[in-house]
Amino acid sequence: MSEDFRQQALHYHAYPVPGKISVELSKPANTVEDLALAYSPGVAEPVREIAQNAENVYKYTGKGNMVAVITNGTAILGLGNLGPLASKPVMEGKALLFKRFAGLDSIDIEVKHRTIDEFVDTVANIADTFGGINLEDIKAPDCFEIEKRLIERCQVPVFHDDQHGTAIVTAAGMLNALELQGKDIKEAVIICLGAGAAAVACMELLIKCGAQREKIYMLDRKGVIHTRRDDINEYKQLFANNTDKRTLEDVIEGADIFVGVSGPDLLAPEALKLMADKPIVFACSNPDPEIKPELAHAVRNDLIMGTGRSDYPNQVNNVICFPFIFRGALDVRASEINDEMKLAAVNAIRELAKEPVPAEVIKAAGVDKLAFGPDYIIPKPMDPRLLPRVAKAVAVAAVESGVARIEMPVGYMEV
Ligand SMILES: NC(=O)C1=CN([C@@H]2O[C@H](COP(=O)(O)OP(=O)(O)OC[C@H]3O[C@@H](n4cnc5c(N)ncnc54)[C@H](OP(=O)(O)O)[C@@H]3O)[C@@H](O)[C@H]2O)C=CC1
Ligand SMILES: CC(=O)C(=O)O
Ligand SMILES: [Mg+2]
Repeated sequence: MSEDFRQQALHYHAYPVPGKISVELSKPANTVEDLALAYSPGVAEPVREIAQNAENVYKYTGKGNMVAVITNGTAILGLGNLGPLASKPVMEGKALLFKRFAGLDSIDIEVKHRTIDEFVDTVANIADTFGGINLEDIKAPDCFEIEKRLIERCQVPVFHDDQHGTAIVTAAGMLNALELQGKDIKEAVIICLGAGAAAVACMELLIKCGAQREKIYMLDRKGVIHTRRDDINEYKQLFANNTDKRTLEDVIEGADIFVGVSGPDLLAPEALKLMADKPIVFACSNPDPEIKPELAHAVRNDLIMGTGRSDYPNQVNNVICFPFIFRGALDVRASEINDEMKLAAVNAIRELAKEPVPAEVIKAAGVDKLAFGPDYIIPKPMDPRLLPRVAKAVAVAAVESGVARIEMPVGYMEV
């Protein structure tokens, strides 16, 4: 990152007021009459209504349009465990994206805790205040247990974005990239560098989309995860491969797909050269990918490449999912975000990339053209069609799979 860009980023966050989000009022509060309605005595009336019937909270408060972005700061992007406070700009960023792309109000909550129990108790005890809980940047393997326990305890949808948001976008982009490269997901040899939150969820969802578990090679800091290792947790165990291969260079030879959800600059151009013809590389680590696109394209001209960043083609980033999946889930008051809803999001995102792109999106992307192909396998986050398409597909899937608590609103997301 250049010094100039660093200064720009710091300036953006500091001015004209510190931070990226603020609270705004949705009702008038100017006159004595306004205040009598908003506060005492008028506020007592909705209080009584909600005390009589909890569902009235959706009628009289902002709960139904409010998502909490909650973290402990243990896996901030690819920067590692820098603690709750340092994670605040990222969490405010997620709140900004919820509002900008899906009109959802969102607040960031950074939790200091000693044990998993303490974190789970903290979140479970405040969950009813919100329409949904977006867990963010919590390291593996803690994230798996935390999410499972919160889903059991909370009445509102709980969704770990780094697992499922990333997996949904990766699957959507991957299915399109495979189609363009003329490859079948069932035959594809997949290398996954990283064995944490994003890695495990991405590979599980690719398997649901047709990938073969035994053709996946997952690696952590110690190398290939294989059946003779005795230092792997139960989640890595699911990907233990019965192989003598031990290093990235060993497994990448002849591979069709590389998914990087690990850290910066971990895929050397020499290793990329070893991949099969027409490879697909998703170097998703943020802010710095496993390999820079310019380095990758310098050694392969038959490649489809994605990164997590906004400033390269093919942004494989959970921003293309989380605002829209929560919009759909909240609008039918889904009790959870289940596999049917996740797969509906994959298909909606995937199919949108094949349609002609509106001029306003091309302009906002700062390019001359965008058309389904190697440099456009996935929609741009600012594509206004993502909201109606993904939210509707998700809401329909929630209703059809029986987790919606209200009927589909009449004319929902019709544009
Ligand atoms: N583009 C996107 O939308 C998203 C991208 N990401 C990116 O994915 C990365 C991981 O995030 P997340 O899964 O949440 O974090 P976790 O902490 O849960 O997992 C990190 C994983 O990366 C592995 N890893 C770290 N360094 C290396 C290395 N040098 N070689 C091999 N493996 C390594 C760790 O190995 P070990 O288990 O041995 O510690 C661990 O398995 C981050 O860079 C993040 O920015 C995450 C979510 C969304
Ligand atoms: C994009 C994101 O959520 C991450 O890199 O952690
Ligand atoms: Mg994240």
